[in-house]
Amino acid sequence: MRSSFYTEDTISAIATPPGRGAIGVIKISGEKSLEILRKIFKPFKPRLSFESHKFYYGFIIDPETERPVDEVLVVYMKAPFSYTREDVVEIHAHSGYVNLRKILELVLKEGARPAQPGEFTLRAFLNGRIDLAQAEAIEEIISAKSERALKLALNNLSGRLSEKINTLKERLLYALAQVESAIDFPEEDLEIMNPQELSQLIKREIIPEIEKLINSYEEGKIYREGINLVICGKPNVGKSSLMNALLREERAIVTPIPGTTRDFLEEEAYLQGLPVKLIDTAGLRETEDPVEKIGVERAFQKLKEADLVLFLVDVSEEPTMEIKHLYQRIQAYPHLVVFNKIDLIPNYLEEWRKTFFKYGGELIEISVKKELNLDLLTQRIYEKIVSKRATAVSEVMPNLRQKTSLEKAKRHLEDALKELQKREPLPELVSIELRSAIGNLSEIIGEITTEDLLSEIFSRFCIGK
Ligand SMILES: Nc1nc2c(c(=O)[nH]1)N(C=O)[C@@H](CNc1ccc(C(=O)N[C@@H](CCC(=O)O)C(=O)O)cc1)CN2
Ligand SMILES: Nc1nc2c(ncn2[C@@H]2O[C@H](COP(=O)(O)OP(=O)(O)OP(=O)(O)O)[C@@H](O)[C@H]2O)c(=O)[nH]1
Ligand SMILES: [Mg+2]
Repeated sequence: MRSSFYTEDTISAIATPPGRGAIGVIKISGEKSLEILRKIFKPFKPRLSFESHKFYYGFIIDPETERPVDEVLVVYMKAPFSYTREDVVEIHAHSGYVNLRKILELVLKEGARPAQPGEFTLRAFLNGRIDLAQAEAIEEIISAKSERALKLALNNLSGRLSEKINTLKERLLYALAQVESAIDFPEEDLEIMNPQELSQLIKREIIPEIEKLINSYEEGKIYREGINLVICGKPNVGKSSLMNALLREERAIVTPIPGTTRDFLEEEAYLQGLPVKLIDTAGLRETEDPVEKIGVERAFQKLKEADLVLFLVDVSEEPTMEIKHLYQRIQAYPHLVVFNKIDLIPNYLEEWRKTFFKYGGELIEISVKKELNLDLLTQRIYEKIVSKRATAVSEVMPNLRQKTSLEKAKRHLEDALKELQKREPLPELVSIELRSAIGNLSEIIGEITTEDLLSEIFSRFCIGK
């Protein structure tokens, strides 16, 4: 790969997070790693050489003053058998920002330069130890918000996604070779490029595989990023109570006074391992109060961001036209109707049921106060979110960047198909589309990249990764 990224110099960074901890790690990568180590490390048992992948105990010494700085363990990993494929040294020191900073300064003084965010992983990529999809998986492991997201990221790191992409690419390259020989030897045209066969290959085998990957993006996304769950309804129906119950924390103010919540509240929670942003909103009603009015507007605004809306009603009260009208607005969004306060005298329950059965909304009956059916509610939320997205059961899931490339590849293949299905397909046109599709697949694993793209991807990493 051509790149003007400079990998000749030796880089270093503190690899552990700031804050209190037991130990802290300083990473060094590049040709000068061992030379720097020799200058600032005094092994407990004097020695002349360091074996690769072995821990050595000793002291970091300031070479100028010869004073000990810290008691440490160090490890040297000889190129190419290291994270970056370069010579790597790690200093495992006592934690503490001031201490680590001081050791890093010594390392820099001896000839390393500070590493950029993600630069160690960038080198692992540039030196060919991992491909781009695997590099992205490393960042996804660090930011995983759920067990499932972690598992998917580990699958990608192990190269499962890359393998699929490579298989697709190889098949397209085979198809391309046929098409291009038809261009080179036009007199043998149909013998070499059989348009029907090629169409079948693209239509039956390649496009469906690509579609499966595209579809699995959605499921991956909910585990990676979580979903927005908006709780809405008339004032006093128990929205804030439900928010607190789902959070298992008295976060929102709850009172018997309608109009208690004036502005929306957002909190992160996990429902059955699914990362969820819970949003409690102001009770929806016509109001003259200028503050409450803004709160109501914001609540309507939040509905637009919702992956799922919980429309709460208080079934101890009589159904009104106003609520029915309100529900008609909510129906535009993916939602669940939640009957709350079923612990109270059920005078109106039947009437409520009839009303909502007529609208065909999905119903669930709960009591936040008596903790009735709350697990069932969580279950239904989960099913609604996951079953809606999980169109393909797949163990590899592309991220947004990768999905975008897959979509482009699919479009080019569809254009190739259109040409192939003509009476006299032009191999030149088919070839252009196949080449573009192959290019899109190559982008995913980073065989084709731009510096901007790499900078964009690796700047999301933390320093020291
Ligand atoms: N102390 C420490 N822990 C760490 C890391 C690290 O850099 N340092 N890692 C950093 O993210 C992760 C582990 N990832 C790694 C991946 C590859 C290699 C590596 O040295 N690969 C060599 C094989 C080594 C051998 O011969 O045994 C290779 O692929 O050639 C090291 C760490 C998590 N834990
Ligand atoms: N009996 C009974 N009371 C409930 C239940 N859920 C909530 N409440 C009560 O209903 C009242 C209103 O609850 P909130 O959670 O503040 O209602 P809200 O929808 O957030 O109200 P606003 O913020 O004003 O829109 C409080 O007195 C709660 O204790 C329930 O399941 N049963
Ligand atoms: Mg409230």
